[in-house]
This record gives sequence, structure tokens and C-alpha cells, in this order.
Amino acid sequence: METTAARTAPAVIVAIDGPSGTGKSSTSKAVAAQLGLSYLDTGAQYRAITWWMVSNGIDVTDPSEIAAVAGKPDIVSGTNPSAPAITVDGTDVSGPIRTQEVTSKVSAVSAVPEVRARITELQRSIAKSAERGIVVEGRDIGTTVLPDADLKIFLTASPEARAARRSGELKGADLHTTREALLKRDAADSSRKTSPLAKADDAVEVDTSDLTLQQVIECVVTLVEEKRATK
Ligand SMILES: Nc1ncnc2c1ncn2[C@@H]1O[C@H](COP(=O)(O)OP(=O)(O)OP(=O)(O)O)[C@@H](O)[C@H]1O
Ligand SMILES: Nc1ccn([C@@H]2O[C@H](COP(=O)(O)O)[C@@H](O)[C@H]2O)c(=O)n1
Repeated sequence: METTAARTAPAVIVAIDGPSGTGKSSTSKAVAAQLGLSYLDTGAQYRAITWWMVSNGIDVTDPSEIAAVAGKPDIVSGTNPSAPAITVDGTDVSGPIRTQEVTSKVSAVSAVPEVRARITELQRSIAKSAERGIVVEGRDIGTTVLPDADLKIFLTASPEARAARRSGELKGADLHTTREALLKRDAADSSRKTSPLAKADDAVEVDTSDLTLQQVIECVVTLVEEKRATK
């Protein structure tokens, strides 16, 4: 619940990065809602452009084919942490972007420099227009998208903890398969040439393996409030 202090506090830009399943989305949404900030899920934007590529028959194994059409889809992201919306050419794609097909192809699409340039520009413009501040979560927010963010957090967790969380979410999907899929996506995201998944030098690292979601949220809220107090 947003407090009166949050309503009058100075604007703050928070970058939350980390590998898959470390709790970025759950934490970012809750922190933004509690502190009256906007929220941007940058993974959803890469998923949206991937969904468009797949829906339009683009060969996602061919970077030049992806690059040629990267500017075509109109992607609009909502920034309400209680109802984060995403549309492509006016169609609500919040469901379709979470399919297994999109998840398995998103790393190939997000590695293409033309895609990253387009989406990064969009992300910077959304962050700039957030009057009360914003929590932006992704893989390269602290390093590339918003290098001057007021606070940078890098969430981590063991592969076992992350796989257990995800297989719980996917109604008991096989732990081993889930773990391998997470690690495969992390490896692709960390090894691409343009703006890979990485911790910024000035980011605070929080290992969430043995923390409840509520503990992680409290930890990040405290860090944001400390940062705001110095502004
Ligand atoms: N500290 C935690 N303890 C237990 N479960 C957690 C914790 N943090 C997040 N979860 C759960 O783990 C799952 C993955 O969390 P979330 O989607 O927030 O991760 P993410 O880092 O955004 O993942 P991705 O990058 O793949 O989108 C969710 O079901 C969430 O409720
Ligand atoms: N800043 C970012 C955010 C995401 N990606 C790519 O999108 C994929 C999906 O992200 P989720 O958080 O929704 O799982 C991710 O695997 C990356 O390929 C990115 O490149 N940069």
C-alpha cells in the first residue's frame, strides 16, 4: 500500500537486473506499488517483438531477417505495477508472450543489435516520462539502458531455487528440464555481444535463494528509501 511519504518523495530511478527466475518481476512490481513508482517489464517488450516475429513468419534463426523488420511492430508498454499491460499494433499480447514458443525464441531475437537499439530507445523514453520515478527490470538496465539510475540492484539465486520456483509456477513441470531451460537462456543472454546480461559495477547484489519474496521486497524498499533520503 502506497504511503503519504511515498506520494511526496523525490523521483527515483531504480534498475533491477538478474538472470531468469531470480524474482525481478515479482519484486519490482511490489516495490513500485508500495512506493508509488511506475514499473517497466523490459523482458515483456523483448517477448512482444519475438511474438510479432513468430506471428509474421520471420525466421528467428536469421539475424539479418530479424534486423530488417525490427522497426515494424508498434510496441506499447503500460507502467502501472498493479496491471502491467503490453500491446503490439494495438493487440493485447500479455498472454501470448508467455508461451513456451516465445520463451524458447526470445534470446535469439533479443541478441540482434537492431532489436536492442529499438527497444532501448523505447525504454529510455518511458523512464524519462515517469514523473514520480520508475522501477525498470531486465538484464541490461544498470549497464546500458539507464547507467545513471539512482539505485541498481542485481538479483541472483541458485539454479535449484530458481527451477523450483518456476516449476511451481508451471504446475509441477519437471525440475531438471526447467533448470536446464533456465540455464540455457541465461547462457545465451550472458554471451551475446550487444548488451549482455551483466551486473553493473555499482549494483547491489542480493542473493534471494534463501529469502522469501516478502524479505526481498523489504530489502529493496529499504534500499530505495535510503537512496531517496540522500536526494
Ligand atoms: N524470494 C522468493 N522466494 C520464493 N519464490 C519467489 C521468490 N521470488 C520470486 N519467487 C517466485 O518465483 C517465480 C519467478 O519470479 P519472477 O517471475 O519474479 O522472476 P524473474 O526474475 O522476473 O523471471 P524472468 O526473468 O524469467 O521473467 C514466481 O513464481 C515468483 O512468485
Ligand atoms: N533488459 C532485457 C530484458 C529481457 N531481455 C530478453 O528477454 C527475455 C525474456 O525476459 P523475461 O524477463 O521476460 O524472462 C530474456 O531471456 C532476454 O533474452 C533482454 O535481452 N534484455
